[in-house]
Amino acid sequence: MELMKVRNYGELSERVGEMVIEKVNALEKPVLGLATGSTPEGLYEYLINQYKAEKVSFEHVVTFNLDEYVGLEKEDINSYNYYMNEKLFKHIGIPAHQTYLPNGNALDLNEEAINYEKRIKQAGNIDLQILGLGLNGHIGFNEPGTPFTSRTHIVQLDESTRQANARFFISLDEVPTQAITMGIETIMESEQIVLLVSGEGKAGALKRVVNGEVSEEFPASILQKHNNVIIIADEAACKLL
Ligand SMILES: O=P(O)(O)OC[C@H]1O[C@](O)(CO)[C@@H](O)[C@@H]1O
Repeated sequence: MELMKVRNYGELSERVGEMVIEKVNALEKPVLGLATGSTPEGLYEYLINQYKAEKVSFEHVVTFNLDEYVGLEKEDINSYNYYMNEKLFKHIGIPAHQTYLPNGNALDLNEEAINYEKRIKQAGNIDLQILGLGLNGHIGFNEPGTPFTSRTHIVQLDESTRQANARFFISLDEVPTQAITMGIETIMESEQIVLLVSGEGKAGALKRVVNGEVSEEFPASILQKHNNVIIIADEAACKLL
């Protein structure tokens, strides 16, 4: 695991942005794994600016998002579908049929999970997976206790995760109780993983990722076992290292 310490959030976004563009420019059909949440927003802004400056084309890029809430319409402003369209896809000329998110409104969610796995395999697996870090160590929506052998599946969201995400909703009651997420094994099959960690609030979680015991009780600790992981973290997040 490599730790790249940067000064602040702006620098974090730029560093990961450069890595994404390098990957996109190097491969014929790059497959990116994308994340939502606050942390990757700066990365997406950076990519939009580079696209506008004609430094990169997303014409041949395929993307797979980590997760989606269960029960929200695609157009719901809190769905990850909406987030990705607004914050990235509609600005970068990527063909819509090359951007995948799990369908949290599928009639048969278990079948959707199996199909999502198939689509990733058909695309040739993920070349570069972007991850954020939950305060409880979740990656994607894989909450503490999720087996390391999990594939894409339906999860019951932790109360702490619902509370952390309530800031985007009118009230806590509106936050869905379930989500569909890539599994930990699915994530670990990515060729390369970049974990983004910003802010003092994540310092304790980052310490456990880097120095803690590898345990299903702290899902992100599994990254210690991957042979191509880069953590990009700002000074505030590195405070306890
Ligand atoms: O970047 P944030 O907003 O701190 O979120 C961290 C993680 O939590 C989630 O938002 C889910 O709760 C993930 O999508 C994200 O990776």
